[in-house]
Amino acid sequence: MATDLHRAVKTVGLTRSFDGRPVIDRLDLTLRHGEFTALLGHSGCGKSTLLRILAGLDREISGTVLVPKRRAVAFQAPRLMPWKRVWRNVLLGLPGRPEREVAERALEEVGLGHRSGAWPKTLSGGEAQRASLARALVREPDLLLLDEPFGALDALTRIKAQRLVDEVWQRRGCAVLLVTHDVDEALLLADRVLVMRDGVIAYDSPVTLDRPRDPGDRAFAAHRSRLLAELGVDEPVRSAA
Ligand SMILES: Nc1ncnc2c1ncn2[C@@H]1O[C@H](COP(=O)(O)OP(=O)(O)OP(=O)(O)O)[C@@H](O)[C@H]1O
Repeated sequence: MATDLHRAVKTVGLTRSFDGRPVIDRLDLTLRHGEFTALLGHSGCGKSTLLRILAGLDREISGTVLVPKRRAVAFQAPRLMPWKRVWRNVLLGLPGRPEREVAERALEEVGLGHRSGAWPKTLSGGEAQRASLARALVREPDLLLLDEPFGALDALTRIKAQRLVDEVWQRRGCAVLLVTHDVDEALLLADRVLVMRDGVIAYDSPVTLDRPRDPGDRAFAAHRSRLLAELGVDEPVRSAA
């Protein structure tokens, strides 16, 4: 971890091009320790590319990227190895020879302790996603990168998964960067929302709503309107009845 105690991530002039076209174009970004940040933006604007760079999965960049050593990523698809039991999936890639108990503690944290010995194909979509989160948490991350982790879940499972991420974040106090297309999800969970456009962070705003948050209240609606306007999306007309 770098010397600055107040930030978990810093990029300066970060650029990533594909076929000569910059998708990320001299992007400057600082994320503070323990901050929950949501990243939005139109499809193809470079959100996943940025996340992959911060995760260390893409190094074809120019500019500066400072990130904590302890970082972990979970994707929309849980990416579990079908030939390994759940607990072995959780430990995958960890250095040393960690005990099953280490995996089980992380699985318990996400409410999946009872499925530790199961095969991935026997898990529901929500369970597989929680296993994927356990695999991230077992790394004790200072920075947790989440790329649309709830995107493929049904509405009810999604609400439960959002609550779980909220609890984990509150308990662990790690910085979280969540990529999402869902404005309400961003405003439910995050301290800060970013919108990416033309390769840079075009909008950066704190979310000044008390927790727990209620999508039905007026302050939430005001935040939603601002963010939708920033994204260039018209709000649905709400009936007064
Ligand atoms: N490996 C690659 N080779 C070529 N082009 C790529 C590659 N990865 C991403 N791109 C391009 O970079 C741009 C940004 O992609 P990225 O996946 O980061 O967008 P995104 O904002 O995450 O999109 P979505 O919201 O649809 O997931 C897109 O135009 C995409 O086609």
